[in-house]
Amino acid sequence: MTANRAESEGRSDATGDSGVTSMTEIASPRGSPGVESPVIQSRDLDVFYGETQALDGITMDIPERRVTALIGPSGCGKSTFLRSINRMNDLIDVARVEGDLFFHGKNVYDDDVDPVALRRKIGMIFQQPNPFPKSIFDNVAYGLRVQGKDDDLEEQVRTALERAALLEEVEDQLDSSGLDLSGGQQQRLCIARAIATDPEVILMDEPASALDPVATSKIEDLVETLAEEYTVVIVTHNMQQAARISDKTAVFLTGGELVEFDDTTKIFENPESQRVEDYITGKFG
Ligand SMILES: Nc1ncnc2c1ncn2[C@@H]1O[C@H](COP(=O)(O)OP(=O)(O)OP(=O)(O)O)[C@@H](O)[C@H]1O
Repeated sequence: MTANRAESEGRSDATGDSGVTSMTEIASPRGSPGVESPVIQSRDLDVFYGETQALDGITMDIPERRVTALIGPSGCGKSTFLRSINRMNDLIDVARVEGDLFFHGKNVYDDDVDPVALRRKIGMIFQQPNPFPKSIFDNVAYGLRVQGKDDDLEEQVRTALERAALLEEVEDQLDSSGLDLSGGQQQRLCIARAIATDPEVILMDEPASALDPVATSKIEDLVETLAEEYTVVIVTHNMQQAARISDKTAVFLTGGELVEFDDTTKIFENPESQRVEDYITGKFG
């Protein structure tokens, strides 16, 4: 279905090296109203783990340079959807994807897409900060060195640390281990590492859930700033956090269904769906 649909929609699959760099439009009538510059578009996306269906027919457009929050009760498929965007589910043996997931109009599940190159464009931040057991400098420089982008390395590392709102706190200790930083600093170091290689999209899977309130607040401020340059998609269990920092909110409910996707203010103030209202007001979940 995937390739045929792409052809029938008349999309160009011309791409750069990574296979994910073309900018074409999906001529689908069923996108998300109100999303004018979608970077990521899922169409009827199903994900299975063996016999278990984790996502059921997800169709959604994710806007460029905005924060999109994914919320919903435990087990409803938020992380699965996030991982399907940069093909992290490929690393799970039993995971199987059906339907389409487009990045700039190119289906990321096409055979000619290199998942490693895709993940350079679509970086990921996890719940637990996971710096390498290396210096702060080497953590941020790692991806740049791997890609051979090591001209002006020091400048690039400092810029990434600054964008991740960490430079001021660590500029005198760039040779110290990243593991010696606090949890919140480690998470910002991971964000610096992710943005050093200049991705377009940053996926965040509950990035503040292991942090104290002060560190959480710094991450929240940072997420809003990052959206000036990057497209951010964030999974959070914390509805207040979603309401504070996101522009769009997608509500997933049990069964891996996307029940409502809209402007965050609309979702929290006047949702269309009774089930969403019940979830938002704490009647379940
Ligand atoms: N690696 C896996 N193998 C098998 N089943 C999995 C795997 N990962 C997730 N699942 C199942 O897929 C469904 C969706 O899980 P997922 O982690 O995406 O939900 P979630 O909404 O992110 O949950 P939480 O909020 O608890 O993190 C659940 O039923 C879960 O048990």
